[in-house]
Amino acid sequence: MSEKFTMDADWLQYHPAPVKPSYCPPAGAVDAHCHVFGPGDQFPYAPQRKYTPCDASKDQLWALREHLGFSRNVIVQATCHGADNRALVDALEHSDGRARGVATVTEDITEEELQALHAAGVRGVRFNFVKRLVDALPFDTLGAIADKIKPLGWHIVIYFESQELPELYDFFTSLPTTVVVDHMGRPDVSKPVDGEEFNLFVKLLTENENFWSKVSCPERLSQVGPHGYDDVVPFARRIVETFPDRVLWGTDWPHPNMKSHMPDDGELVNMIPRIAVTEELQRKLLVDNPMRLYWPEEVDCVTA
Ligand SMILES: O=C(O)/C=C(\CC(=O)C(=O)O)C(=O)O
Repeated sequence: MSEKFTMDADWLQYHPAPVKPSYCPPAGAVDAHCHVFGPGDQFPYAPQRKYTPCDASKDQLWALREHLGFSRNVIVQATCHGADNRALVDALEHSDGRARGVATVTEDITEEELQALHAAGVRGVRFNFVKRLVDALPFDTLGAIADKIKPLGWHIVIYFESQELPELYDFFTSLPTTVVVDHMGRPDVSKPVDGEEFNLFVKLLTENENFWSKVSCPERLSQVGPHGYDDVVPFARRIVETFPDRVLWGTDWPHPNMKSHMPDDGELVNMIPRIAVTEELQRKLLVDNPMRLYWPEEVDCVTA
């Protein structure tokens, strides 16, 4: 019999009816950070999870993609599914090639299992250091995983809170692949955008050209709230304008663990022209960069 799951009592469900964005993304735009959850009776949540979400299926994700005017998704394995990537793989295999994935794997994963994930559309692994979400693995174990996935041409997605960056910095820069940072390293946006804390994050990207950043999740970072998330805009703009070829954008649907409010995904899309202020920056952020990382075989090869 399939297991029944009840979402956490304080769980906020994703927005039931986001506005149609007034900002129209360029053709081929990619939502490069989103998740699928379950459905739990089909793809059970992991026993070691730190939260039980509401189900958020691939079909609901595809419907949102169309509503927002996007073409493709990058689905990131969330901790509630642990290293069981079945819900992710199922979504990728039913995406008509319009979704790629970032998985969570353990050190004992075999070459055959990695190849199967690759065939489904996985192109990276996620290392999560956020203490409320996971008991992080030792650096040696993560290093061994990095060495295993590198030959596949995969990258590593890292998720951490800004106050942890000083102690994680040397490990991060030792990673042998492209590294993508979730949500700008979660800056404390009450601190100055050119202050010591965010400057360390900018230094990480400046001195390590293999590092990329997602300029996502204003709803998690903002302290002023949903009427524009104004306090996050200067941080995202600084990253987009300093590293225009190494930034990605995503909705973070279905917005796990939001406690203060649930963002309207349409309004998140409407923020894009405030953080990428020219059409060229928008095209790089939404199309060129994610295509280069996740669908390189579809990027035109221009030879001199
Ligand atoms: O959706 C996100 O990126 C952020 C999350 C959830 C998450 O990453 C996870 O469960 O793996 C968070 O901050 O709670």
